Amino acid sequence: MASDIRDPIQGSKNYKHVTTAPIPRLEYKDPRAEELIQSGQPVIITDSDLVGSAYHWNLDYLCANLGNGLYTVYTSGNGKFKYYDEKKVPNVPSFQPPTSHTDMTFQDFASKLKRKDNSDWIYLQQPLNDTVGPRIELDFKGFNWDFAYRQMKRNRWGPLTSNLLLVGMAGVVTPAHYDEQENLFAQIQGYKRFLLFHPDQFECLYPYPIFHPHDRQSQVDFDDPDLKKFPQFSKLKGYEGIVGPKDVLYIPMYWWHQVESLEDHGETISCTFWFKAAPTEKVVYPLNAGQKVAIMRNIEKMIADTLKDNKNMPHFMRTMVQGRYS
Ligand SMILES: O=C(O)C(=O)[C@H]1CC[C@@H](C(=O)O)C1
Ligand SMILES: [Zn+2]
Repeated sequence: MASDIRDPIQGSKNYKHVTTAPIPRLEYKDPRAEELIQSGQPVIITDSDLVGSAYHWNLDYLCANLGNGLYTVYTSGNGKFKYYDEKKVPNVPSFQPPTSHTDMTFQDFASKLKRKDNSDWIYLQQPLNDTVGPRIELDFKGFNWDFAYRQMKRNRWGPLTSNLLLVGMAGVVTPAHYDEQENLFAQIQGYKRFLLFHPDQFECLYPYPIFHPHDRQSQVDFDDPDLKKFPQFSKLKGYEGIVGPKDVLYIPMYWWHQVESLEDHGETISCTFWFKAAPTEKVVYPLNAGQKVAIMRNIEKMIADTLKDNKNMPHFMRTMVQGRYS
């Protein structure tokens, strides 16, 4: 059988210290795919028609049909696009944003993308909204919403919050982080390598403090990990898979993920379906790893709000556990 880039045997960029197993890949028609979603496990669903009405999207088509709305385009000097929350920047006066962003028409973005003299890396990330042209609107309406809403209902997720359109240069990287929403990640063009880590790998990934602009992002640079500062990183275990056109990856809430657009396969086009968390009715013990992350976040938030000055957090947190819970 002709080998496909997405076969695990294609190998992947080996990060020293990071052990991965393949993310399960199951046919859209295979009932086990939805069973994995139901059990909160990541799965790559192949040959999906979730965004089947968008499989003809490419740069030229989007240029011709996205209309003249403005799109947020991020720029990075090193190809890494670590998300930061602008509302939290005042909490850390020394914070240096790793990327800049500007709004431009899709046409301007596409011509920047096509210009080979790009010294910068650029990444368009914009929720699809009502400024799109009529053909895109038709394509959007043609998504398999039955499948999306069936997952939402069956897994008791909260409402769909956004569909983020992602158009990235080959080689862009979204460093490891977790989100507080359920995500059906649909790949339309190009290939992306995903590294996924269970929420119980929290202690190996050292997220920034909750008041930091990089809240939810790992402090560890996978390309050059500081094992003195982050020793547990060397024990990191996770999953790896490559998504290509017609694949849909389910990223469960609180699962860490790092995303790389493969270098030699041109620009990538993706669309996410983010759903709010399921409402917690009755807490069932033992708590799962995601619930423990939620509890840690709530406690950290409460302490930060109570102490007011974030400079007091390190000493307070160390005092609370030092020599008592080691
Ligand atoms: O869908 C998510 O949860 C994300 O983190 C997206 C933000 C950038 C996207 C990428 O493919 O690089 C992934
Ligand atoms: Zn994410």
